[in-house]
Amino acid sequence: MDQEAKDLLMRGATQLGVELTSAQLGKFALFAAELRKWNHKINLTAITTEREIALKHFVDSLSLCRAVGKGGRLLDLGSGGGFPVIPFAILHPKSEAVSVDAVEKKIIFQRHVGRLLGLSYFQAIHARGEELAGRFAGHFDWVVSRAFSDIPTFVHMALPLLAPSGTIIAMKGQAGREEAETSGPALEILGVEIRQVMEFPLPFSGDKRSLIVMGRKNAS
Ligand SMILES: C[S@@+](CC[C@H](N)C(=O)[O-])C[C@H]1O[C@@H](n2cnc3c(N)ncnc32)[C@H](O)[C@@H]1O
Repeated sequence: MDQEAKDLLMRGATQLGVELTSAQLGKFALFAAELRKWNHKINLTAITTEREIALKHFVDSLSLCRAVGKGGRLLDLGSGGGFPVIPFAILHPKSEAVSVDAVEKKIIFQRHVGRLLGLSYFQAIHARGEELAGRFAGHFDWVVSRAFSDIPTFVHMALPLLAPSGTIIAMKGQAGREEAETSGPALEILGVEIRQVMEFPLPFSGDKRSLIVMGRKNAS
């Protein structure tokens, strides 16, 4: 990453309440370099400039920390090129971070990045989210997704994998609150409640983002 992209990432993270160490910044720079290199061969992302990667992938992913302050066992469903799970793993290197995607080449890329960055508690699994319940039933403190599916589909997939008092977070854009409201009846059937809708502008771009924070009704 060039200096401008590094500065944007540092300052963007600070605006989200995250102070990155120089070691963490170095890991983000390595991740960006591999993302750009691999993107020439396999289609991982349409976001390709260093500036865009810093803002639209890294800072955007770090906005998850507004809800997930302290780490814990985290699952990212439909993680693609590793978002938001790899930024989370860089920030919380001692937290178990599991990444799942149905497309194998994306998982091979993520495993490569995990090894390169020394993320010992990170694992990337090639599977469909629906197939994980046997292996990880009730396991995760946090099940998250970004740009994955509609809220009820995501929650339906996340529930069997969630610890009894765990939290589900859908990372959404401007229309997040409206989608959360229209999902109410479907969530009711699943026994899930919306605990909070966090809305905020992304640093620099001002683009609207929202975190839909949910959990089991009987757990709160
Ligand atoms: C639009 S991409 C978003 C990737 C990443 N979360 C991001 O924000 O950059 C959605 C990803 O979900 C994956 N996916 C779709 N359905 C899935 C399923 N049932 N189980 C696992 N992965 C799935 C796709 O392969 C794709 O990589």
